[in-house]
Amino acid sequence: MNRSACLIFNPVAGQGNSELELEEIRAILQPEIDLEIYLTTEEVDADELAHTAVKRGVDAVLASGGDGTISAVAAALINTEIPLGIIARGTANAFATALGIPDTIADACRTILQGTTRTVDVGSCNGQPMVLLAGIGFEAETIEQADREAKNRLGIIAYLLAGIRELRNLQYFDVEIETQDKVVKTTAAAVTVANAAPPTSVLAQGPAGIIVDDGLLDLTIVAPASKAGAIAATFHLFQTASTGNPAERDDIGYLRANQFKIHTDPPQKVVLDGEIIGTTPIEIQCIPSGLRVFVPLIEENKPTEKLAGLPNLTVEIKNAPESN
Ligand SMILES: Nc1ncnc2c1ncn2[C@@H]1O[C@H](COP(=O)(O)OP(=O)(O)OP(=O)(O)O)[C@@H](O)[C@H]1O
Repeated sequence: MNRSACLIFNPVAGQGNSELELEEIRAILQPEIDLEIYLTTEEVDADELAHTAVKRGVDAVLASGGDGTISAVAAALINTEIPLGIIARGTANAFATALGIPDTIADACRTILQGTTRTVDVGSCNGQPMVLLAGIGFEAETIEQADREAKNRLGIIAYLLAGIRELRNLQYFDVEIETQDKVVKTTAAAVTVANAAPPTSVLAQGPAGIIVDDGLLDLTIVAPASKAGAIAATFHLFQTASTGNPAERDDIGYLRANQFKIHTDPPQKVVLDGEIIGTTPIEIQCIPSGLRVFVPLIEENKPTEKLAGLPNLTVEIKNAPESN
């Protein structure tokens, strides 16, 4: 008997032709999976469809859309043991990138067909599910400024442009961060708490690598003294993400804990998994191993050597073992 799954598909996500994209998904999955397909509408969102699927009892739920759709479906699956399949078709595809899930439709479908799953942490922010991260300050303002129309026209550049616009009027705030064993007070322009974050979520990149199944959350504080400092700090965080070395600048701090209580003065907007949810204060807890996700079978092996292409290259193998 075939496996069965419920596919929740947002027909207006991303910049592609959604009819063709749905056709492609069907062509790959339907021969092997009994697929029930539900399209999100303006009235019936991914959250409602996913909760209905969980109540009905399904073997797996597949989410196809932008991060909004995928986070909403993931949230409904927390602590259910029902695995989540991700077919990312959005602008940023932060969730797929953070978990190393391919972002082409064909490879994402193959990942689901292979059937390997991994358990990852999730979070809870003021009682709402958090899959990726919560941003206070700069990040929230940037999301608010990257509107739908601009995202359609420009894709991920819309976020970068909004970020650059935001840098012009950098706002500072006093922040108090409480963990189980300490209280940290400082002045900041951005505070980000991440459960998982792709390298493009620059403001989350204080520590070198955010581990999605360690039972802990990573908090990054960015406190540049000037606009030039903000650009330098952002660039440094970008490097942190790409080199795997933790941030070293004085205007960047980071700490790891299983829960945070954060107060700011004045209150700041909070963005949770890409949506503005209100203002500070916030309380965030990690929910260890709260979500099961289909992931690629083999971790990508990074090559340890690359010589091909060098000019006048010769390679001599020394001390070859003698054959008897
Ligand atoms: N059929 C529909 N018509 C109009 N809006 C819809 C429909 N289905 C879902 N939506 C809206 O789409 C939004 C979620 O979009 P999603 O995050 O999946 O894609 P996206 O915005 O293209 O992705 P990204 O955030 O990466 O840009 C929700 O606000 C939801 O209300």
